[in-house]
Amino acid sequence: MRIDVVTIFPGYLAPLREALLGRAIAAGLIDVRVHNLRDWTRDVHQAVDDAPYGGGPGMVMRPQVWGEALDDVLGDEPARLIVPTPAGVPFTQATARRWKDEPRLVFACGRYEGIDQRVVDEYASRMPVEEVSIGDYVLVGGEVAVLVMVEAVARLLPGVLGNPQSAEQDSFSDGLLEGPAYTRPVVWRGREVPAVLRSGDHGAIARWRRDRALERTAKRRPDLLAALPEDALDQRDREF
Ligand SMILES: O=C(OCc1ccccc1)c1cn[nH]c1
Repeated sequence: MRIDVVTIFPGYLAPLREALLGRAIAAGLIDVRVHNLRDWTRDVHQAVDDAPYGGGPGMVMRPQVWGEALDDVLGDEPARLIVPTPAGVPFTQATARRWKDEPRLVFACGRYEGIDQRVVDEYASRMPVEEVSIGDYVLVGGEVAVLVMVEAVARLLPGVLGNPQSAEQDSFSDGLLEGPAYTRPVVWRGREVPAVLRSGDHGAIARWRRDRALERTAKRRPDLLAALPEDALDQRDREF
């Protein structure tokens, strides 16, 4: 997979070069290129924003600069353009699973009040464009959202994670939150690991884990429980 990121703060994407992701990039599993939007400005002040039509607070990112940058970065290689914004469609594990087979993702990082809408409209006429939110809060720019999304997608790519099993069994893969996890020592500050986990009874362990996942999901994310398909919960599950 090739990933391009266009931003006025390229340094914000440095963490992509670290650790697991850094190794995947070094191994050529992912080709990540970060571009500075200001390289496509023509004025001495390298202006990328201007006052909003219709008034109101803040500034809007100018369409011309984005158009020149995206035309250049996109070239002729087809891609999916992703624009992080609080006003976007929620990014979920399902989104990450959908994107993991894409040959190329291009991320446009907005700042200020966002990017002139005509940029999205223009590129949506010739390629898939998604305005996506990573959560209901407002960041200063899209860069952190890109770090989140790139990590969520990259970890699903073959070879990126040491243990592919964990990608499949992580939270949300069965629609429930992950339950509690434990490791050595068996007693820590007087707190003991639940005995069932050390029983060797794999049926009981699986049942206990599902019960904890149901309990946690019912308590923290009743919306996920409600969204489960009809046949996902058996009679016993419904006790939570
Ligand atoms: O703040 C975000 O993106 C940066 C951004 C983009 C456009 C205008 C303002 C801020 C964001 C929050 N959830 N998902 C994305």
